[in-house]
This record gives sequence, C-alpha cells and structure tokens, in this order.
Amino acid sequence: MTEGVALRLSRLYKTFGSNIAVDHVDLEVPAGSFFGLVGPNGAGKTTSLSMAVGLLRPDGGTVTIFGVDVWDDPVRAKALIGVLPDGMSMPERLTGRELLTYMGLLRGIPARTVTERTDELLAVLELTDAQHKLVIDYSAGMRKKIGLAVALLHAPRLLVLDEPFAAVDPVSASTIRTILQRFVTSGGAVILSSHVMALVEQLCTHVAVITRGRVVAAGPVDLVRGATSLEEAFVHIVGGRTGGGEGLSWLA
Ligand SMILES: Nc1ncnc2c1ncn2[C@@H]1O[C@H](COP(=O)(O)OP(=O)(O)OP(=O)(O)O)[C@@H](O)[C@H]1O
Repeated sequence: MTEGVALRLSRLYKTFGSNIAVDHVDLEVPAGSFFGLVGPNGAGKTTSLSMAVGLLRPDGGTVTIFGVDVWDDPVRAKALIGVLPDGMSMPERLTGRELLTYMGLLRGIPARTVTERTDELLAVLELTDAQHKLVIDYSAGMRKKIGLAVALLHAPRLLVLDEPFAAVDPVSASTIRTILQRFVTSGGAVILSSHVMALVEQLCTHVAVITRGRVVAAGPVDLVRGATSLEEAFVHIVGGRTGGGEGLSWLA
C-alpha cells in the first residue's frame, strides 16, 4: 500500500571505492510516523538520507516518497519533502529573511505567501531578531533553525532531517520538538537521524538501527528497545562497547 508509506528505501546500495557505505538497505517510514535513524559514527545514516532525498545518486536500489520515485521523477518527489541536510550548504551571503524569500520564490510559492510564512517561521523559531543578519554570521544552532525553516517553507509531507538537534540550545530544541510533533499530528511524517537516544525514545514512534551500512533492527520504538532503554538496546544491538577504560595511561 503506497499511500500508507511516506518513504520507502529498497535495496539501497552505495560504495565509496572499496568501502560499502550503504549495503542493501530496506526501510519503510509509515505516513504519520516519527521515525528515528540511529547508528554509530560512520554507519551510513547521512549517506542513506542523502540518497533518499535525491542529493546523492545510489549505486543500486530505489527510493520512493509517497509512491513517487526520487530518481525517476525528482521534481514531483522533491515537492513532497523538506530536507535539513547535515553540514548544509546554503547561500550564506544572504540574511535569514533573504534566504527564506529566495528559497520560497525558487519553489514557486506566491510572493505574498512567502512573506507570510517567512514572518511566521522566523517568529516561531525565535529568529526574528536575527532576520537581517547574514547567515554566514549565524551560530551553528541558528543555522540549524534557519535550515529547518527552509525545509518547512513549502509545506512538505515528509521531513528528512539529519541531526536536527545538534548544537541547538534546550529552549530551541523544545520549540523544534513541538513544531515537529505538530507536523506529524497533522498527517506529515518525519525521519531524523540522531545520536541522542533519550530524544529518539521520547519523540519517535519508530526507530531503525543501522550499523556498517546495514539495518540491523527496525520497527516501533517499544519493540526495538524491548524491556530495556533504547540506549541499552542500541549498545547491545550494535555490539558492545570498548569502554574507554583501557589505554591512554599517559592521561592519568
Ligand atoms: N563523500 C564520501 N567519500 C568517501 N567516503 C564517504 C563519503 N561520505 C561518506 N563516506 C563513508 O561512508 C561511510 C558512511 O558515512 P556516513 O556519513 O553515511 O555515516 P553516518 O552514519 O552519517 O556517521 P556520523 O554519525 O558520524 O555522522 C563512512 O565509512 C564514511 O567514511
């Protein structure tokens, strides 16, 4: 059933030289779900999400967004998604307001609607005071917030967010959480990557654990974590810790 699936990755595959970054990943993000993608550093999260949104061409497999193939019909697919990439490259020599206006007009949104939405997004994300400052002069957290505003501007049905809470202060994080929860409640779907298990546990309805390019567990959060916390389940699934207790004796 295509309508019930916001994002489907099928046998997604990507190599960089001899390194298999994404190894035949299958993933289904149900419409109306809040989906967390977790995994150790270098697991393949960013690579998977970049392919999912049409930023990086896969070596194999397919991606569909509400049934639209991202690589066969990118224009239709991209109208359905809002993207917050990791280490995003934005036109940084624009002010926050100019950036939103530019992106809105580029998306073909009528000018008056762009202005209304820009005002609202800047206010909700507490960026009104910084609206006339160049994005290049924004802090890391402010960049995340303006990036999120860009992702929301065209009222997408699926949000794909790479580490949306990294460098964001607790008050802003709480604002972003509320916005995302409202987005999901009103029928949208969100997939986000994060290293913060407590946040994924609290926010997400579904989670997938990816390690060495493979999905090793996926499903509703309650099922994946079982009777433990998500963090314990994660450590168990991903394969133990090195502990950090040995070595580095010169530090003592
Ligand atoms: N442009 C690239 N060129 C070469 N190798 C790459 C490139 N991008 C990613 N990789 C490799 O692909 C693998 C997956 O990287 P990816 O960035 O997807 O991991 P991640 O799960 O997002 O990690 P993190 O949590 O540290 O952000 C890693 O081994 C990485 O070194």
